[in-house]
Amino acid sequence: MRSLLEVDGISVSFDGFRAINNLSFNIGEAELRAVIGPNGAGKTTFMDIVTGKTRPDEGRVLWGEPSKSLLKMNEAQIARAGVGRKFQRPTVFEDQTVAANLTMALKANRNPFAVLGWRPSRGSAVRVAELAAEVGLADQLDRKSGELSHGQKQWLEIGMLLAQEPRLLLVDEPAAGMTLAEREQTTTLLRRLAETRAVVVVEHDMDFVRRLDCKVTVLHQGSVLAEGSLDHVTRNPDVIEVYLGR
Ligand SMILES: Nc1ncnc2c1ncn2[C@@H]1O[C@H](COP(=O)(O)OP(=O)(O)OP(=O)(O)O)[C@@H](O)[C@H]1O
Repeated sequence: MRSLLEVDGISVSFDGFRAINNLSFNIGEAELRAVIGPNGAGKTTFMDIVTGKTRPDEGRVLWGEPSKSLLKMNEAQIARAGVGRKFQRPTVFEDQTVAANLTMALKANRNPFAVLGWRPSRGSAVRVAELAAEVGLADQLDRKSGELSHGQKQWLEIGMLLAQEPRLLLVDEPAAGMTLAEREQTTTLLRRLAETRAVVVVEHDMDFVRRLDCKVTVLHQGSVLAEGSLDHVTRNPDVIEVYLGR
């Protein structure tokens, strides 16, 4: 499988503390990957590096084919290149409808000059309906986002990210605060999204990770401790000691 993102030997220190330590990570163009690890393992810092928020002291971060260095781009350029990030807390406009939130996300996808003259068109209404359907909100288009359940807000935000047509989606702890039914729908959604793009899910909830049914990367002290199927990594004595056995 061709790699979409190739992270090679990155390290970063904060005040002399090595938060990321010679970390390497590859993901293919249509692949779902779970990233797990104890608190402070470097999961957030890893995503910060991929999105350009934090610069590594060493290493390479290569993107696409022919590959380009993400380290030469700023956060906005990386987002435009196709890296979308979903933070743990949903950040939707609560007093706007689901349709209005998705329409705004489509608008944000235009370049600054196109936005000047941009008006919602029939084409954009069709796209908004498609995005809503993709994240299971087809029957919620006219509802105020503030009235949605926590899980539905998370799906709406994923829909807003999809408006930007990302090739890689980074999703931070989606299961937190969701009901069991919402979690099940979210694993189905993430698995479907990963059929046509790369999706990295950082998650602590092991039942959720099991349902994702994908390759798992275990981080510890800023490095990859183990990688493989969930069964493979959960049998690894080092993983049991630093993460599961506590
Ligand atoms: N800006 C910063 N300045 C100083 N230390 C930092 C900074 N960012 C992260 N760290 C440290 O780097 C380490 C890795 O943090 P990070 O947030 O990436 O871990 P994590 O795996 O995401 O943890 P959690 O599961 O708790 O979210 C931690 O020890 C953290 O305190």
